[in-house]
Amino acid sequence: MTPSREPERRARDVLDPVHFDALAGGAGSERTLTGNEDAFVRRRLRPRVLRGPGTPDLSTHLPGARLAAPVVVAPTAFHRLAHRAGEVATGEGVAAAHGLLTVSMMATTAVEDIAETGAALWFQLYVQPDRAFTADVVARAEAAGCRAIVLTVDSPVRGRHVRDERHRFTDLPAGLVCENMRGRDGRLRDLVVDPDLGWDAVAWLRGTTSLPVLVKGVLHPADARLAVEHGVDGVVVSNHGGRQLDGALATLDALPAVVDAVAGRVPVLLDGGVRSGVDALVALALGADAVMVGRPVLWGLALSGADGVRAVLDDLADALAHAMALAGAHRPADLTPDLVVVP
Ligand SMILES: Cc1cc2nc3c(=O)[nH]c(=O)nc-3n(C[C@H](O)[C@H](O)[C@H](O)COP(=O)(O)O)c2cc1C
Ligand SMILES: CC(C)CC(=O)C(=O)O
Repeated sequence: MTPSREPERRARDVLDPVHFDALAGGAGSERTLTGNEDAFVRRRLRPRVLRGPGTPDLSTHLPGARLAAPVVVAPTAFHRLAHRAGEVATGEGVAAAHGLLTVSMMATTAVEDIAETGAALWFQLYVQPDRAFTADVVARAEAAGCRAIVLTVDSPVRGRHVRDERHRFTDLPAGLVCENMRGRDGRLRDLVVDPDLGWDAVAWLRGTTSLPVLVKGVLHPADARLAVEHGVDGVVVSNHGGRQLDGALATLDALPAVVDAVAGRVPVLLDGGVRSGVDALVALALGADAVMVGRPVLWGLALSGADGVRAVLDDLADALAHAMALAGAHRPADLTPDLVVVP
């Protein structure tokens, strides 16, 4: 097991095996899940020398947020499966690390309560066929202080999570509910992933909120181009951590074509398989403006609550700064594709 798998192994030891699998698992044969990490392992760095890199400056500007490092917490559902304090602990850890947390629409804590932690927030949205309800959710997120909406576009249907099927895991344990799915009437809605969703959803969302809108789950450069044409404020290259289309390209392999298509018009983020500072450096060098991390944050949360989340984010930023210095880069903008090779 590589060192980067160690937090996952330790989280497995402390979690109910069914809940661990619900968080760790991917779709189908999990080839995309493992492919995301493998794509980083295949890359090698070709550092520059004698550039006087100085102390790295990782500061990064993203829609609605100025960050000390180009690392964002990806939206992941169900944090109370990982730790009893759930998303509140995550928010506290993110706030302590001066990071940015993307709250999942399927969080097990209300967005208003997560906002109380003082963490900078984005809000992830699945547009529901009930547009009035969806607009209410967006309004709640905006009122709670979220600084952007991250529209997930890779889920016209749900991925088949084989580990959940094996465990017959279909419902959250008693007492855990997705509080952001509660309407004004107090009634909880089930999530609908909408197979009819099209690009008009972006225009609709734009008409509902003044917040920046990013789309998450783009792999094809033609979709990246369409996203920019539809006025989005950012594109997240993602295959949902290998939980949707099994067999989808590793995000790192998809990144360069998306970066070319976007051509600097809006920020491009990448998630999937980022496990170390070197991984983050590779993604930035291949054109990402920031990376998102999903499971590593869940493992930090499972092991040590808010402190664990903070440690994951601080360690990643420190390791990225260290790797940048060794590669001869002062700022993320100094990281260019020529630094990365597949030997
Ligand atoms: C347990 C779990 C729950 C997730 N829930 C959501 C979600 O609610 N909305 C969403 O857009 N993506 C969700 N994702 C995908 C993540 O946002 C992200 O794309 C992925 O985890 C990144 O890969 P990584 O875990 O390898 O870092 C989830 C991923 C996991 C592992
Ligand atoms: C409830 C799910 C749709 C949340 C999700 O996106 C996931 O588990 O990957």
